[in-house]
Amino acid sequence: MLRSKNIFIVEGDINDRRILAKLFEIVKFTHVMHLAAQAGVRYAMENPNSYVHSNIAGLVTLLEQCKSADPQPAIVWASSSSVYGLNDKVPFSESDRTDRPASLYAATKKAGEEITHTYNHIYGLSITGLRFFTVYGPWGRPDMAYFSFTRNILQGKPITVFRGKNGVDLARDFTYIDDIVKGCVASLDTAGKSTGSGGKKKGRAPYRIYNLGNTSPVTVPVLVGILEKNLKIKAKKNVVDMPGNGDVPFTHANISLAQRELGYKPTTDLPTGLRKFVKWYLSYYGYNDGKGNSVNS
Ligand SMILES: NC(=O)c1ccc[n+]([C@@H]2O[C@H](COP(=O)([O-])OP(=O)(O)OC[C@H]3O[C@@H](n4cnc5c(N)ncnc54)[C@H](O)[C@@H]3O)[C@@H](O)[C@H]2O)c1
Ligand SMILES: O=C(O)[C@H]1O[C@H](OP(=O)(O)OP(=O)(O)OC[C@H]2O[C@@H](n3ccc(=O)[nH]c3=O)[C@H](O)[C@@H]2O)[C@H](O)[C@@H](O)[C@H]1O
Repeated sequence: MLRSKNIFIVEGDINDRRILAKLFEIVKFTHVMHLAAQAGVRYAMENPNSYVHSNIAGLVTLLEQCKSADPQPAIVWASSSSVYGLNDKVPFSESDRTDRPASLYAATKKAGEEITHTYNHIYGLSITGLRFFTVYGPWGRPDMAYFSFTRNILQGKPITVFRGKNGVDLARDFTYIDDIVKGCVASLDTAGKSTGSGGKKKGRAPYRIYNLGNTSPVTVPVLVGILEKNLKIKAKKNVVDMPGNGDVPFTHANISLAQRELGYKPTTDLPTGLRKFVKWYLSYYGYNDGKGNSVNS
């Protein structure tokens, strides 16, 4: 079905130079949208090397391939709101400090921003880094809070809600997937060309960084309340102090740069987006009938 739409899937590790070389030999890519990464803030404490493998070594392998391709593609890639780390100036703007990461995940994304800058500077690659803010929606990541909370609430299992310093609720600028996709497509459409390196260099290639957020942070307890309403089930909540696991107290995007240069304008608020997510979840996984049985709806 995908093939009839000219979509081809090749599975492999971005560290595999042979696969990348073969792909670039077959197709003259004009644009590369690079989303592959080891994601997740807290898992970095369990498996740090997987972050170095995918987010640093894998990124460099991909850039090496792109730099020597003819034509050189423009690259749009996923950085992360986590690069703002301990920044407490709100809302977070692209010009704010990003040199105080709170997790290894954030540090590898920040490293990615520096590494892509080098490839832009030396090899004239057109680079756009997108700082996504806590993306949610259908087909999302099962390890993320909104997703695992939904699963646990439906199964009658407790959920753990982290609480910040002095009992302050944690908050995130949750951003719906369709809005993120529009920001990605707009970034590809406006990427500008790579310009090559050395004697072949034809002027400076663009190097851009944009926040893609929702500009409207919501606390985690409010997120839980919206899920409870949609699922019509009261959650069993364990509220605990935020462990020192890489989490930051809040995120809040200033999106005026993306608005101006990409025409980015998020249109889905959290209640609407979570309603769509829960509808998808129930149709995909079915629901629990209260006797421990999963029923497909
Ligand atoms: N979901 C969010 O809230 C969020 C927020 C900020 C940034 N991001 C970034 O957006 C991108 C997509 O995130 P997602 O939430 O869809 O995560 P995801 O885990 O669903 O998708 C990442 C994909 O990359 C693949 N991958 C990992 N290492 C690889 C490697 N070495 N070679 C090939 N493939 C590899 C994984 O198998 C996975 O399919 C990631 O770069 C992530 O860091 C996500
Ligand atoms: O924007 C990003 O750059 C990042 O977004 C996402 O990270 P986070 O914002 O941490 O999302 P997520 O895990 O859903 O936790 C949401 C909230 O629930 C709290 N949380 C979490 C788990 C839990 O059991 N309890 C809890 O209270 C938790 O403390 C937090 O306050 C991506 O996963 C990550 O890949 C990265 O790219």
